[in-house]
Amino acid sequence: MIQIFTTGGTIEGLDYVDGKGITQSSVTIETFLEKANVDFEYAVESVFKKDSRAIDEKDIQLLVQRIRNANSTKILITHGTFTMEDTAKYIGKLNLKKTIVLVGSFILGSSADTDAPFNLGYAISSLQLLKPDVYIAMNGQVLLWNNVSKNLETNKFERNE
Ligand SMILES: NC(=O)C[C@H](N)C(=O)O
Repeated sequence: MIQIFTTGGTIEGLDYVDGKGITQSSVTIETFLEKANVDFEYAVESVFKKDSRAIDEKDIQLLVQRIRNANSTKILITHGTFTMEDTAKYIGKLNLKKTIVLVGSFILGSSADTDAPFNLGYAISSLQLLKPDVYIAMNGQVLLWNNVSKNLETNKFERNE
């Protein structure tokens, strides 16, 4: 069984508009999975719904608690890209002995040309094959929590070396 924890970000169609805060959208991770007609067991639970720049220590602790309490050893976390790397590092250091993959999108999940379905499919496939640890699956790559950086110029996650 794959446990999916959602936390907000562009992948859920949340857009941050300067001065106006977060705009809401009707896009959900469930919608993407239903559209893809997937045939594996999963459960989706929203932990919080934030632009990742607004995630604080309390939010992360809540997320960690949910991961610890989950029966599943395969965890997918959907997350905004701005601070995905920080959350991956925080969780990675805890050595939770589960396979945990973080994924997001660069283009709004509610937009027709979004990268969300591709990224989700890639991340879920990786999650099923990877050994326990914490990873970021973005740009068609799997990156380990302690060897990943986001390149703000290319909008890609990359290995540090
Ligand atoms: N691409 C993104 O997900 C950026 C986003 N606004 C965030 O929550 O980090």
